[in-house]
Amino acid sequence: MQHPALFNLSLPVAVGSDHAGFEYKEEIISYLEAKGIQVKDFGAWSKDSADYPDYAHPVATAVEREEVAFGILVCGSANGVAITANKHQGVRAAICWGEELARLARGHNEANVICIPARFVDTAVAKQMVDVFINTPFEGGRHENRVRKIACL
Ligand SMILES: O=C(CO)[C@H](O)[C@H](O)[C@H](O)COP(=O)(O)O
Repeated sequence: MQHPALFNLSLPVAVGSDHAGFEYKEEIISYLEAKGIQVKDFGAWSKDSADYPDYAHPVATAVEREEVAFGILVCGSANGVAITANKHQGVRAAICWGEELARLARGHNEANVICIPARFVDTAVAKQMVDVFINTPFEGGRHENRVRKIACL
């Protein structure tokens, strides 16, 4: 099984949140666009109370269909968006709350969606984690078979 080392950033990055993650999502979008990275925003569109599956499913579908480079999901704890996204075939959504976790999610788990808990990390950490997620290649090797087995139901 051949894996590309890094994400194909000629594709857009899919981004979604619920109300709890809305402000973080907006900040992450500005951050990525300032770097020249194209973003596809799947909502939410305001801080009004919203249901995270309504945004996590479309982001995960775009990842599943390989229409986007990878996904970024933000909610209060990150649990809801991660649980939802991981229902999708081929999606490996990882909850990250620090740079090292973002590095491990890519290097060991070949995660293709990063789930950020807005109520537990500040925006600076969120943006650093996104940078690490983008710039860390999957290590392959001993992790190759483990990642392959995830899909073997
Ligand atoms: O993961 C979540 C739910 O499992 C998220 O943290 C939601 O953002 C959170 O539940 C929203 O809570 P609220 O009290 O409705 O703002």
